[in-house]
Amino acid sequence: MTPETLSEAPPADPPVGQPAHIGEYKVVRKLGEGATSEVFLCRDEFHSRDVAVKRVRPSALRDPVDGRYYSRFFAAEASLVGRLHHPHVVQLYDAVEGPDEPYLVMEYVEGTTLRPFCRADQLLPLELIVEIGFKCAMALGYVFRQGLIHRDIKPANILAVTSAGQITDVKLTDFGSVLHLQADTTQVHRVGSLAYMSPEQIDGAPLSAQSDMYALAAVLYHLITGHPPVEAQSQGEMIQQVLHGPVVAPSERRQGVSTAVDEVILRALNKAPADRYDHWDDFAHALAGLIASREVPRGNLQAVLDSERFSLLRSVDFFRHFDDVELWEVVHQARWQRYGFGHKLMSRGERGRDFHLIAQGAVDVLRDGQRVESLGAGSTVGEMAYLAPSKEPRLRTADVVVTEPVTTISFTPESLRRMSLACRDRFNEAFIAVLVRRLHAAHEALSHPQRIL
Ligand SMILES: Nc1ncnc2c1ncn2[C@@H]1O[C@H](COP(=O)(O)OP(=O)(O)OP(=O)(O)O)[C@@H](O)[C@H]1O
Repeated sequence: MTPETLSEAPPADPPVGQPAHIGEYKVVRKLGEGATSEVFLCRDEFHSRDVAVKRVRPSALRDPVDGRYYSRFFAAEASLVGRLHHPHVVQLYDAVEGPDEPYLVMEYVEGTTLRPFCRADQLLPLELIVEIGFKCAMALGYVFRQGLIHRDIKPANILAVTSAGQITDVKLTDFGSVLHLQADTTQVHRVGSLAYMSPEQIDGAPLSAQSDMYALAAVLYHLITGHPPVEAQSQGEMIQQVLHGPVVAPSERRQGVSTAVDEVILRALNKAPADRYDHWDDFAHALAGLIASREVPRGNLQAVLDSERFSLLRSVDFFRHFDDVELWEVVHQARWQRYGFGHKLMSRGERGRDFHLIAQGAVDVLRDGQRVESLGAGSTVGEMAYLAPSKEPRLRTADVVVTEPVTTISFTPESLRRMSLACRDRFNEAFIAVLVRRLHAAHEALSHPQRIL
């Protein structure tokens, strides 16, 4: 991370060569540059948000040899504007094709790329790398389901969101080399970076989900060990290495890496696509499994990792109909808490507006000291605050006491309102299912009173 990318104060006058505006966007400062383009932090006054604007250098477009490729890269990315909505994919807001300086407007990610963390002296903790792998695998699974292959997964194309110097999230970017599986009849060869490129991509053979999978595994390998999986002195030798060379197990290059980690990474790095994971979900779950089974040390990251939260929610019936993107929204919006045996989650007569979902463990619902219900994983408590909202916090009508250590996720009516409409629809559907079950149980209890004894 360069100090420049994290500096808050905008300069008084734009530095020489830095534009004051790009289109309608006011330039705050330059964020970085690639081979063909410059990226600026800009202000989108209309939407009151910061954006990153990537402007292709006119000289690149005029390049007599590669200029038409650069135009194609821009067009490829522009074709995705508004198409990809995933928390771990940088969102493309707009593409403006001016006569000489086309630019892309995208979500601004405060942080850095993963490139600095490939250096042997700046390696990240293992659990964070596996967590990054999990998020990227889920995101690339989403991209693949949209009929796309990224084709240029490399550390420089994964942005790390940082907060107080710590990586808190990751987002895939730079879809300039994207392949549309349904539409592209010809493939532009030689796109991608050799160190991370799959053998079939180097060979010009047909690509599949397994090609990006190889590239992601190569990135993870680099992050774990400080070396790409294959290295060579010349481009020709590099190609031979990618196609036929052996890969040293990560555990031989970094202390503390278990053979279980080796297995997952090396499987995704197999030369033949058929020997890698069959589906993105399989790769993602193998990575999450390393954390769940404590195959990677927890180090300093004591908090529950997002991948664990995601996997936990996936196992809860309440979220059965939520797709991955909606589930990530829940991971990020909910307040996660753990309580031990005997903790009073709610007290009768107390005022409260939030509702809880039991993700793990069990609670008893008590009225006048009498247990009226035992609730386990997937149950909701206090949801009337959301279903029948009022300005005043509601009075709780029962006590809720923990009987088996619980993980709860809770929401306020406001946090639910901040979610996308699609996500709120899913909540409403899930609540209807809960209410129907409760009505049915109440009906049964009324018709057969002895059953509740
Ligand atoms: N959405 C964004 N938010 C914040 N910073 C960004 C964003 N996109 C790019 N950057 C910064 O701008 C730099 C240049 O990005 P760009 O995608 O042009 O470069 P690259 O991938 O390194 O190069 P190339 O275009 O040669 O592949 C990045 O390294 C990153 O620091």
